[in-house]
Amino acid sequence: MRKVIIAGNWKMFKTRAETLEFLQGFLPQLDTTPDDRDIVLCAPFTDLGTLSRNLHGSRIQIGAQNVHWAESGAFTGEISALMLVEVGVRYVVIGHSERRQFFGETDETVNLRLKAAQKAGLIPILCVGESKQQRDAGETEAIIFKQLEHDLIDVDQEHLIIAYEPIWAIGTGDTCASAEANRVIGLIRSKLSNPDMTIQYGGSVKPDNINEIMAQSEIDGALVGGASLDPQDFAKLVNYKV
Ligand SMILES: O=C[C@H](O)COP(=O)(O)O
Repeated sequence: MRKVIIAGNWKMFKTRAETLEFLQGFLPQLDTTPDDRDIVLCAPFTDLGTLSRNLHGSRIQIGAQNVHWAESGAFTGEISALMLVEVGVRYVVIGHSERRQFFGETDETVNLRLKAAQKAGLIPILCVGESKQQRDAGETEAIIFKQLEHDLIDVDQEHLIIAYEPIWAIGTGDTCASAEANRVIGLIRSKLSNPDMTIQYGGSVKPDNINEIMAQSEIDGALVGGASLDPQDFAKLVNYKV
């Protein structure tokens, strides 16, 4: 049985005060959320301690948005897996397209981060996906297979989540058609040694399309940016119905 995970990726949004305000609005709405799904909030580093202190005993699990591969060292501005574990982090987003695009992330560094995260007991959420130009050129499958081939070298597929995030659908309102997302995720699954891996879809997931996305046979959850920032919207997402 594949685990369903709805994860919010707050990106570089929310101060400590805003995080507390979010929880105040969101937590009461979890009372009726079915327990067949896990909920994760991937927050900026500065919010992780606040989440940890305020979510103790809650069903929400905490995620970070990046991690360095070294255990410690002279790496100004970086954070280690152990530091994340220590503040109660369980998941970490790795290889998000924004990191690949703006911060020089490569398949090689993604692979290093994945292995370091797993070694410390974190569950990585590995993001893969194609750009608009690559899709238009008919390269979607080739690009994703290349990412998987390099990113997953010596990575434990039992403790891993993959998020398929077509870059052109991120933050654009231009959601990938759910049948197409299902097709690509099916292809991703066919390349894995663990066919029961949770594979999420990400890219303009909103309250008005979550039910259709979650009704797809290959899709095991969502990685949500914009709509995870609002407590009412995120509550609607975690309360999806199929
Ligand atoms: O990690 C989340 C994705 O980048 C999706 O962002 P979005 O829901 O704002 O399109």
